[in-house]
Amino acid sequence: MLEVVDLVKRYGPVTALDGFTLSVASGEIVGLVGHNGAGKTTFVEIVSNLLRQDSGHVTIDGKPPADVRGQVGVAPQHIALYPTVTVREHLVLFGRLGGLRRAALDTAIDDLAVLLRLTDLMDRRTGRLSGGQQRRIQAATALIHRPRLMLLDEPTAGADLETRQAILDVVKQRAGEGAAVVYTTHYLPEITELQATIAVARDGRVIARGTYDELIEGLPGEVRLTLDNEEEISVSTTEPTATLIDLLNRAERPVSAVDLRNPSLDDLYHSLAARDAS
Ligand SMILES: Nc1ncnc2c1ncn2[C@@H]1O[C@H](COP(=O)(O)OP(=O)(O)OP(=O)(O)O)[C@@H](O)[C@H]1O
Repeated sequence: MLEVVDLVKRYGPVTALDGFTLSVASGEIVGLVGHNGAGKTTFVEIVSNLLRQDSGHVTIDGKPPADVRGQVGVAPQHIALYPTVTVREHLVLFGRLGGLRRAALDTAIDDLAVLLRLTDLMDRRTGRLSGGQQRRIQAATALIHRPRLMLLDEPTAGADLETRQAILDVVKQRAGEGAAVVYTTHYLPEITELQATIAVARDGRVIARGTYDELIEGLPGEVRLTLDNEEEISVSTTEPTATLIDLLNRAERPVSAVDLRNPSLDDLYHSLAARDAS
């Protein structure tokens, strides 16, 4: 559905994208992850036709981004709403831009207001709303016209648990209906919740692509015991339960706390860096 091949984008001496290649199928959610500055936002801006690449190709259903504007929904990383405009007016505006009219527009607004818990906010100006409420509205503006491709750049940044869950639920629902989704995040639990495949960006290119099982399963997590004298024992392991039992059996003092940490995105980045260094 989305085909991105060998994108290059330079800002003066900075190479933001350096051969960025990624394919996303209809119904697939790709969790796009990577350190700050890896090029994720630049990629999103080019695919959403806000920025032009220096070289490389982007096609959405076989067409360039400029020809499919109504079929793409974008939630930029930074809140981009009109502060003096109400929530309902935003949804009307973005719905119309996406090609919805009359009854179809009204139904889309009502449905999304319920899903993203905006019903009580509809006549409020967005500039007066909380950060989490603005996040939900921003997501709604990206989804209102049921785009075939959704580009969501850290859509839950700064959101509370309820807002995060509402956004994740509607993204999953839309992917279930066949939308292709690129979901930029720094949180591994969001990727597991979305059952997304993973693309890891580094230095302007995708350096690893696969399922959760292929990339994360098998990486070491951490088991940490705190003894009653405050001493800490920490072990990196791929077998957390067996390691925990072993440590508990061997502990020479009473244990006051146990902490099991599953593999994180940082563990993935470290393992990819070690792979490339060897
Ligand atoms: N308008 C710009 N002018 C100059 N350099 C830029 C511009 N936009 C991005 N860059 C640079 O391009 C590189 C990629 O930035 P980008 O914002 O795409 O990364 P990112 O992966 O989205 O990072 P983050 O996780 O922090 O959002 C960085 O080195 C950044 O400083």
